Amino acid sequence: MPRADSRTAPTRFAYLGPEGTFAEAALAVLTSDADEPAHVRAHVDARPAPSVAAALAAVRAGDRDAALVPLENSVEGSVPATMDGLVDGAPLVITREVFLPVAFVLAVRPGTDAAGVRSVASHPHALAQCRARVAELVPEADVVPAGSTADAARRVADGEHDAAVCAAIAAERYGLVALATDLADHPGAVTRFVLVERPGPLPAPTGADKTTVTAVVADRTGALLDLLAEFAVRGISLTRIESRPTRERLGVYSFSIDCEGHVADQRVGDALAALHRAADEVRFLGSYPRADAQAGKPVAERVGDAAFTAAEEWLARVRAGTAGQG
Ligand SMILES: O=C(O)C(=O)C[C@]1(C(=O)O)C=C[C@@H](O)C=C1
Repeated sequence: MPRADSRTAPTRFAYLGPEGTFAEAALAVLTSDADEPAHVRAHVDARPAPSVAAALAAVRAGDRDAALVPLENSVEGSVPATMDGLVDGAPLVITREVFLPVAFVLAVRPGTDAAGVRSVASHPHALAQCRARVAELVPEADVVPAGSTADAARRVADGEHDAAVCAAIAAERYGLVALATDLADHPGAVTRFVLVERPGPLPAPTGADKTTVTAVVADRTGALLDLLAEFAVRGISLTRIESRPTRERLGVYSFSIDCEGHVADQRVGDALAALHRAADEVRFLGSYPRADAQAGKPVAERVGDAAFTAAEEWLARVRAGTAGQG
């Protein structure tokens, strides 16, 4: 998918590190895309960050052009550190998305057998995806959270833990061997990563886009229905919606929404403007090309851009006193 926007393509990237994470693999998919500008492919400067928060902070501070961070997983759901990191602090926008199939191994130092594994470390999302298999393979082991799957592998290599749930590539990178492969309880898991940049010119509409927005609504009857109605009446399909606590008080939620279309599309822009009226707080988190390049659900004629243009022209005529019908 070509990067069809007018902003300068980023070359200085941050990703959830250390080397060997799925985030690094996802970044490699994105930057090796044959459609990326040659100068990006030639000058990729990718630097690992110790956490999602640190990767986003490096972009906010201008030390990095863009961060590649996990947003959601097909088995375990959203990644809270990313969800919250995008809404706390200075505005950031998503400019690309990447879907990466994830498969895990149980990595140990050479010579360790299952009986010798007393602790298993990994990213909480990875541990959650392999819970049953890990319990079956090493039932006595303590399960310990790590900053990432590769961080866990590095800690095993350092002798801090006995096993890591990580990518095969991380096991290799840190001199470990796989005690078991295909560890996931649900094979075929996919993680969705997003590239996040400081606000600037938006990626140009491609005809197969997604828009991400968060909206905070107060605790009142029908508030969520009001938000959803703004999309439904304009024929806009949502591809994800979930609530996160605002962390201010119980009962006030932030809804994180992905919808089909680009803010430059009349119906999507109109829906976001209506959301601004309906919600207490709205944060635009980007319009960007869909990784699958699928055009999404067909748009009904009555909510197509042509219908909006015709309606605006009609209203202008009414206001000018030149027509009342059309
Ligand atoms: O730890 C990594 O390797 C990551 O890139 C993070 C992450 C996640 O946050 O979900 C990414 C994919 C896997 O689902 C497990 C961990």
